[in-house]
Amino acid sequence: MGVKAAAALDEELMSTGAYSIDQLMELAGLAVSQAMFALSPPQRTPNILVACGPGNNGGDGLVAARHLFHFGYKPTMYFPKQTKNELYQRLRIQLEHLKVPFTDDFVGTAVVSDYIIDAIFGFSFSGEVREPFPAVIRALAEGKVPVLAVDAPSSWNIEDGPPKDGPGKGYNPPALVSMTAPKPLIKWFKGRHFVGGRFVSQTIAEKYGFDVPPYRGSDQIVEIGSHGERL
Ligand SMILES: NC(=O)C1=CN([C@@H]2O[C@H](COP(=O)(O)OP(=O)(O)OC[C@H]3O[C@@H](n4cnc5c(N)ncnc54)[C@H](O)[C@@H]3O)[C@@H](O)[C@H]2O)[C@H](O)CC1
Ligand SMILES: [K+]
Repeated sequence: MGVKAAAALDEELMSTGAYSIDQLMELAGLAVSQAMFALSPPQRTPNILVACGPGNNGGDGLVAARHLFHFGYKPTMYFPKQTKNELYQRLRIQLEHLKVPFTDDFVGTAVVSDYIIDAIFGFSFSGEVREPFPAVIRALAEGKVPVLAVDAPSSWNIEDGPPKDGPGKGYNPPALVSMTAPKPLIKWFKGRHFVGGRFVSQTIAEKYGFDVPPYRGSDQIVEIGSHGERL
């Protein structure tokens, strides 16, 4: 599903589909937290650094962090571009009530973390990475800590994949959770791949040309192959 289709699908879910953005983001963030749990439980990797960008991808990260806390992880937030939007304020306050720390030092916190969640940019990323994110993307590309990327490895072009130069050069995270349906960039992805966003009807999926993922039981995620194939 390309950028235009992904944006149109979101619009449709929130207009004729009668969903609010809060609902979609809650389910998206829950899926991210379940993918993290499937990769590594809190007993093994308690310290999770959640990097959140200014848009809805970042919102998925804020929601995921709250669920991770309740699962027994110790999340730390990096959320340098906080919008005044009421939804983001509420998500931030919910984390503050749980005493989840916020840091300005991404690089320093990354080296003492067990896992990083990359919720910086999703399907609306375009162009060159702007401040303050180049150093963060560079640290993701060069760091040794495993990364779970939300919907896209941040700095990748949604259609054309990894950047050939700039801070994201060489960034290919070991895990990705695609939201609703994988984007074209998965052609270049090599790691473990989950799909989440369990709110799409058969009718909508058919309209946008993908299959509803084969979710099992109460799972909000299903693991698929790196390039979207069924395992
Ligand atoms: N249907 C679903 O599956 C849902 C997915 N969700 C998530 O929402 C994102 C898409 O969110 P959107 O707000 O459209 O955009 P992004 O978060 O990707 O980014 C926009 C944000 O980033 C800034 N920006 C863009 N390019 C750059 C750049 N080069 N440098 C710096 N900053 C940049 C831009 O200004 C905006 O502020 C999707 O991927 C899913 O993760 C929803 O949560 C629910 C439904
Ligand atoms: K991302």
